[in-house]
Amino acid sequence: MAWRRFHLPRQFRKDIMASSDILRLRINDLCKSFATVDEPLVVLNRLSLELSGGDSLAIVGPSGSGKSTLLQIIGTLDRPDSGTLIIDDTDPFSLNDKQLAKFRNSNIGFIFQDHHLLPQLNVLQNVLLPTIAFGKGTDDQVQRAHELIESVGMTDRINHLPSELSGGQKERVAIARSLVMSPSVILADEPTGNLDANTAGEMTTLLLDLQKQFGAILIAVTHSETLAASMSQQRELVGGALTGSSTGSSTGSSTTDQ
Ligand SMILES: Nc1ncnc2c1ncn2[C@@H]1O[C@H](COP(=O)(O)OP(=O)(O)OP(=O)(O)O)[C@@H](O)[C@H]1O
Repeated sequence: MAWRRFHLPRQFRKDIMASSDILRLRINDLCKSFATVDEPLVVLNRLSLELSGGDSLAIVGPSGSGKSTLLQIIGTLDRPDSGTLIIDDTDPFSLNDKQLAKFRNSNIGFIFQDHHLLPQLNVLQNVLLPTIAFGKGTDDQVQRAHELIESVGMTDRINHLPSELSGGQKERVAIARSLVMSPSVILADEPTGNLDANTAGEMTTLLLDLQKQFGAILIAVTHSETLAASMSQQRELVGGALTGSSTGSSTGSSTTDQ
């Protein structure tokens, strides 16, 4: 299915350009352990990382190394035992639960391997979901949802339910939904894991193209070497920290692991 290059409406472009000047994600000395019947299982051990708007980072590593745990913490869905996470000058873990939920909704877009589309909602309603989480979506947001759906090539399926879509089409909807709030950070957990090689390649191109236009930070956990190679940086999570150096970053951001 063809998709059209998405051009942001003027008012969104202005907002994003203004905010991308200061967009930063900083993680310092993050630690996370889980209790077990024996001693605590240390999953993240003084992990540090710094990214800027426009960066895309692939996190790879063996099964059980803590990739999803790290993504959950960056997504503010779980809390670290110690260490700091700063997104756009905000420490989300200093917020109360209601403020944190609003912060997450406004600043972080999620893409999951199994898409997490609500089965009873059509394509447009699924894309609009983040806009109605804390009230009624604005006209601008509805317009934006239509633009995004067009950009991912799903306008002719706008009234279809997820059960009527292929895996690749569901992925397109999930990408559109992740961007509808103009997030600072897009988090993707195995975004191409359930797709065939051709569709995975198309989705990777689409996601990276939109992420760059938005000036957002993209962090993807993946076992796919192809997806990892497409990102501006690749880091491996081993022994609770990110190893390896940044490669090919065009934005000059740095990583600062211990
Ligand atoms: N809520 C939890 N309670 C206890 N242990 C947990 C919990 N969540 C994760 N773990 C453990 O933490 C470790 C890291 O898990 P995580 O899911 O982050 O790894 P991963 O690198 O994403 O693995 P995979 O590539 O297989 O998805 C694993 O040993 C896992 O069993």
